This record gives sequence, structure tokens and C-alpha cells, in this order.
Amino acid sequence: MTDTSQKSDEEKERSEALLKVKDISLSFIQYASGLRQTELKVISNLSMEAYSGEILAVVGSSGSGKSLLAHAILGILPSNAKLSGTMEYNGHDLSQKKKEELRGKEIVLIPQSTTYLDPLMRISSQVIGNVEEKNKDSRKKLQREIFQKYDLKPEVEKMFPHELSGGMIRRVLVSTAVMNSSKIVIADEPTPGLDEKNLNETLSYFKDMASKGYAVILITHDIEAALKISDKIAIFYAGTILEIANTDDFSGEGEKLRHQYTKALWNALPQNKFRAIKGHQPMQDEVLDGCFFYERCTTRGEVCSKCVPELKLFNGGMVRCNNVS
Ligand SMILES: Nc1ncnc2c1ncn2[C@@H]1O[C@H](COP(=O)(O)OP(=O)(O)OP(=O)(O)O)[C@@H](O)[C@H]1O
Ligand code: NI
Repeated sequence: MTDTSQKSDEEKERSEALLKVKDISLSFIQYASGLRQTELKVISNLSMEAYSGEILAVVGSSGSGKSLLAHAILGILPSNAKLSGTMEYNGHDLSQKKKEELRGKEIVLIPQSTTYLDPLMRISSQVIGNVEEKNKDSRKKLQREIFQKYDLKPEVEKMFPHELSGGMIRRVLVSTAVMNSSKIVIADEPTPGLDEKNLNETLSYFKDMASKGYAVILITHDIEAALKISDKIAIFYAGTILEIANTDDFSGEGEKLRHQYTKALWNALPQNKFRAIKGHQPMQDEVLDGCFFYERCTTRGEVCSKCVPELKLFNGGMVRCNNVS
């Protein structure tokens, strides 16, 4: 539980989402043999919202399109990507131009790969960024305060990225987000292979950001980490979202969860006896007419093979399933 999750439903309804992602699809044009073009669909009709002061975790397995979702929000997709759908930021259309204006300022990515840091640039210059001469001193002072808070010693400022450990690099990236007084922080897989102490420490940074009013989007395959700090969890599956649940819904046998896949993920956790689910996610080149979960679903009906269910409101969350009503 976080402070923000104690807001009443009425209060939540009144506060508008800071970021709205509406029905986006993303594909790559690929050239097969000869002049034949194929389209590889990576994200399909995905919608989600991020609120100030809240942590939304986006949980999904490797290759399901999570990083691309982050890159789509930031407007840093590769040139062969085709994006449809709309996004809104603060009530206004979030166009590619607007994304470029906000990127690194109001909307910040803590990237999955630490190679995003410039290898030839000293750490302090990367964190401070390009600033006018007259603002340099105050930015430097702020950077020092933030480094101290994140336990980065003064000598780190003069170092180059290759001289830092993975943990230090992560803290540098968090500092960069804090430096820029951002509104939205997207952290892409910020806790890979961390031990318990480092994991909790890293997660606490995001919790801290949310409590200061940032909208935090935490991308991870680690549902247990997500459950520790998030307010809501979006379950990513084969390039779309099957459910957006409240973190409190993950309890008991998963009775409050809305989608069979989310229940399966919950029951597969060590504390819930590792009950695994059969089958695998559809591949990107498989053509699907119906529900993406069709092959693994035990309650599927005829309609499920033919029509993709919409993401709809259900019991205080969202679910994409024909069988809930
Ligand atoms: N430039 C590209 N051209 C074609 N396909 C791509 C390109 N970039 C990514 N993909 C495909 O899109 C899929 C989704 O990639 P993405 O990096 O978003 O996955 P992810 O969910 O972040 O995975 P992970 O958890 O391993 O980071 C991958 O299967 C990848 O093959
Ligand atoms: Ni990724």
C-alpha cells in the first residue's frame, strides 16, 4: 500500500491521467526475400493511463514489447517502426514533436541498457545536461545534493560511465530524472538480477519519486518486485494489455483478479506453490483473429476464436476477456 492508493475512488476519478495511451499498435516492416514486404506486429491495440503520484507497473515476459512501448511514448522508435493510435499528455495531444520537446525533461526514461549513457562524457556533464552559463552553478549545486541523497560520492562526478558499477549507473540515471524535475519517469527493467538489498533500494527510489508527485511507469518482468511498490499492475501479453489490476487484488488465490492469465501468474509465484500454466505466448508472426490468450484459456468460447475482446472496466480494474461481465 502506498499513500496514494489510500485516495478515495471519488478523488481518483476527479484527478485526470497525466498520460493517456489510446489504442496504439506498432509494427515493423520487414523485407523478406526479393521485394516481398512483411509486417511484424509487436504491439496491438494497447491502452493505458499513468497518474501523478502513482506507480504503474507494466509486467510482461521477455520480447513482449515492453521496451518498445516505452520508446513509443518517448518518440524514439527505429525508423522502420509503424505506430498508430494516439497519446495525450496533460490533456493535450502528444505528437512526435511534443515528445521531442518533453523528452529528457518532463518525460524521462531510465533505460534498460546502461549503454544509453555517453561513454565519452563525464558523469556530471551527463546529469546536468546542456544549460546556460548563468544557471551552471545552481545546477551543479543541485546535482551535488541529489548525488549525496543517492549515495554517489563527489569523485563520481568526474568519472566516465565505464568506471561505474551497475548499481552506481542506475543511481546516476535516477539522479538525472530527479535533476530535470520531470513529471513522468519510465524505468525500463531497472532491477535485473539485483540482490534483495539492492532491489529494495532501487525500488525505494521510485516510491520516493511517486510520493513527490511523479507518475512512474515501472517496466519489469519481475511481478514480485512490481507488487512491492506499485499501485496498479498492467499485465502485458503478446504485445497488448490483458488486465490492469490494483496491486491489492493480488491476494489469496487471486479471486479478485480478472483475467485467467493474471491469476496464473499470481499462482506461479513461489509463495503460491509455483503452479505453472501450460503453453506459451503467441509468436509475433502468428496471425491471430481472436483473443490472444485463446490457446491457453480453459474457459474459451466460440466467439473467443473470432473476435479480440476490448479492454473494458470490470470490478475497479480493466480486463480484456469475453467471459467476464
Ligand atoms: N528494430 C526492430 N525491428 C524488428 N523487430 C524489432 C525491433 N526492435 C524490437 N523488435 C522486436 O520486438 C519485440 C519486442 O521487443 P521489446 O524490446 O519491446 O521487448 P521487451 O518486452 O522489452 O523484452 P525484454 O524483457 O527482453 O526487454 C522483440 O521480439 C523484438 O524482436
Ligand atoms: Ni525490454
